[in-house]
Amino acid sequence: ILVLLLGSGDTRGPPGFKYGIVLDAGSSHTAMFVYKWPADKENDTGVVSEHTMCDVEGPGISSYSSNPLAAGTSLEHCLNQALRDVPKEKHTGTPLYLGATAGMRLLNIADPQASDAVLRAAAATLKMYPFDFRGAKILSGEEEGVFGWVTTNYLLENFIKRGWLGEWIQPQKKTLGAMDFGGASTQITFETMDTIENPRNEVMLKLYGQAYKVYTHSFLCYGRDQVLKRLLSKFLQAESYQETVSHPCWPMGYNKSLLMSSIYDSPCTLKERPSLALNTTVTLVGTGNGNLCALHVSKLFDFTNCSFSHCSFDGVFQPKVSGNFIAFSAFFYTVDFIQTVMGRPVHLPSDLKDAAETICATSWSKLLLKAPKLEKRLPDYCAVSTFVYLLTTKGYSFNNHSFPNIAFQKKGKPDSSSEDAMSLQAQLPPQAHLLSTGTPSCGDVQGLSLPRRRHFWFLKLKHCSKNLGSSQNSGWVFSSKKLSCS
Ligand SMILES: Nc1ccn([C@@H]2O[C@H](COP(=O)(O)OP(=O)(O)O)[C@@H](O)[C@H]2O)c(=O)n1
Ligand SMILES: [Ca+2]
Repeated sequence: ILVLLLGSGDTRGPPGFKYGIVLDAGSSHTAMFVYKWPADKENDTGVVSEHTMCDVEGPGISSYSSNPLAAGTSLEHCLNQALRDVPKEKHTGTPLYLGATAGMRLLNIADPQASDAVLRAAAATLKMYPFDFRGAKILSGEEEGVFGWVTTNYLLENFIKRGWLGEWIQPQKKTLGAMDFGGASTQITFETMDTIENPRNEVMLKLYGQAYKVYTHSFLCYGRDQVLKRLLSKFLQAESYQETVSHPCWPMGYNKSLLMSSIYDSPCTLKERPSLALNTTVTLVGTGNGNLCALHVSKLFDFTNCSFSHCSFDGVFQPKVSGNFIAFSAFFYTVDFIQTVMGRPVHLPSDLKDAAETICATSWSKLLLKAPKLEKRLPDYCAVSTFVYLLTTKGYSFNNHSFPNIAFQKKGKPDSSSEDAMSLQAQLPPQAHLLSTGTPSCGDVQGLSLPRRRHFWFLKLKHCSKNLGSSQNSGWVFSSKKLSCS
């Protein structure tokens, strides 16, 4: 996701290794990645030889709105690890970034001052370290979508690869679409030849001299956690905010009491927020009714209004999906649950639908027997599987023909159980490369990324810095419209 703009000065470091640190501040959690690659003083090419990562303890930084300083403190454990992972003499020359996604986009809507305070606190912590701090920023949904797409294709060497003689070649391969299902938003991004009727969904990319027309959209409030909140809110509304309410997506035998405020603390549920006191509790009773669950889940989408020739949902233009796709994050977690816990293959949309119905009809005690370790998320697989089914079929319009082109893959673990994922994994380069186009021309991108890591990458844009607009003073390149130079 994270794009790193290095000025020419950065490429002239002493020979040896170079390092970079990236913090992915997601809605549900923050992860830190430390990258290492040999710095070649000649042309700055080399193979990434090592990286480490660290999971920040506790929730995502957006959860610290009432105690922003703690957001900063939460990062210290991982940053202390980074002090050990990067040799001391390299500390000052090691760029450090923090990129926040939809959790912070939501907080920025709900309470911009709190969101600023959280970002400031995070930045203040990062600045206490000797690294070269380059900024802490909230990525836009489009940036998040496009960076996920570029990373996916970069890892698969779809843009450029090393030939036998060490030369860079353009493989002329088709690119892979990317679908990310996070905690607070979901993104779909793919290359298309069709007209993109809404310019907001069009991103022209020029990578390694090749132009790509990419469709992208990020649906805020359609991440897994926000979807679950919106569903709760729908059930409460359906039963006029009584003290006890049935939850058709939760399994029979599962009940839970929740504080109303935990449902209505988000802009995603603001519309249904009751005027009564939010510090009361409501008890939800699982009824395991798959049909009713699906009816409510489908009401989370607006499939009717569309001012374009075709929409996915909520009036958002989308061309016909084309080519192969990779679906990660909660797409993977959901399908992986269906395959490994429920023991069902997912090849066609009907497999997903049947699996969702089976999960919804399975009682809480039976589910617990199947997967005792997954207790925390177990009650929600019925709703989430149903959601993924509706999103991919009715929303994105995958059908029997195109659905099998989706590989559900967790980038981060090579020992995936999915066959498709395995074959995809096998295509990943054994090690990622620090790419160089030799003599980059305007708009060419030099990048560094790592396989088996979730969309994290550095991009180095040479000769373009002057043209890339407003945010470059922070060291970031965020050009959501056109990433090219004129
Ligand atoms: N093993 C896991 C890990 C996360 N998740 C959930 O998957 C969703 C997306 O996770 P993520 O790490 O991509 O989310 P962000 O923090 O990036 O928004 C969240 O709701 C997580 O709670 C899951 O279902 N199973
Ligand atoms: Ca994420």
